[in-house]
Amino acid sequence: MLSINDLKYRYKNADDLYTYALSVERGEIAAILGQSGSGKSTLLDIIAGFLPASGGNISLDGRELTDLPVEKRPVSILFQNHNLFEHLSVQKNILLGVSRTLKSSRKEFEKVGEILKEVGLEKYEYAPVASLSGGQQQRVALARVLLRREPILLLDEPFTGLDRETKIEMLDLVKKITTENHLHTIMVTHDLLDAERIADKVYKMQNHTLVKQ
Ligand SMILES: Nc1ncnc2c1ncn2[C@@H]1O[C@H](COP(=O)(O)OP(=O)(O)OP(=O)(O)O)[C@@H](O)[C@H]1O
Repeated sequence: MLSINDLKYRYKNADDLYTYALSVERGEIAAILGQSGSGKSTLLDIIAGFLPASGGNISLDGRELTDLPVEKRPVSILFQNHNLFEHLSVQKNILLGVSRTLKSSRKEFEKVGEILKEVGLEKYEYAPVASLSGGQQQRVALARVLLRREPILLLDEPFTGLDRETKIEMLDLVKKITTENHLHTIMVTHDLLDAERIADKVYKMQNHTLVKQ
C-alpha cells in the first residue's frame, strides 16, 4: 500500500500550508480533484521528490520514501506536456526513458515491442512521433513511463486537450495497466467524469487540505 500521512508543504515566502493524507492499494487508482492552484500538483511533486516535505511521511508497503533522492524513488510520472522528441521514432522515444544514449540492449528492444502491444501501438514502432495523433502520442508517453515498471504511477492531468472519445480510451488504458501491473496510481484531474470513470477512490483539495470524498 502507498501511504501518505500528514504530509505537509509550504512554499518559501508563502503563508499557505498544504496538508495531505491518502492511501492507495496495489492495483488501485486514486483521483485528486480540486480547483486550479489548490495544491494538487504540489502533492505529486512531493511524492516524486521534486519538492521536500515540510512534515509527515510517504511509505510504500512499509518502506519509507519520504527522504529518498528523486532517482531512488519507485515512481513514474506522466504530465500533460509529454516531452516527446517529435523527430525521433516511437521506439527511440521509449528507449530514451531507460537509457541516456540510444545504444540499448537487445532485451530493451524486446521490451519496447511488448510495451507497444500493451498500449496498442505495435504498428508504429518505427514511425516518427510527429506523424502520430495527439492520443497516439500520449500512448507513446505512457509506454515510456511503463518501461521502468515502477510501482507508483503519477498522472498530472495527462489527457487534457484530447477529444472526449480519445480521452476515454486513454483513461481505460490507465485502468487496465494499473490493474494488470498492480500499480499504485494517483491521477490529478479537474474533471469529475475522469475520476468517476476509473478511480477507486476520490479525494479533493479543500482549503489547502486533501479530503476523501
Ligand atoms: N515555487 C512556488 N512558490 C510559491 N508558490 C508556488 C510555487 N509553485 C506553486 N505555487 C503556488 O502553490 C499553489 C498550488 O500549486 P499547484 O501547482 O499544486 O496547484 P494545482 O492544484 O496543481 O493547480 P493547477 O490545476 O492549476 O495545475 C498555487 O497557488 C501556486 O501559485
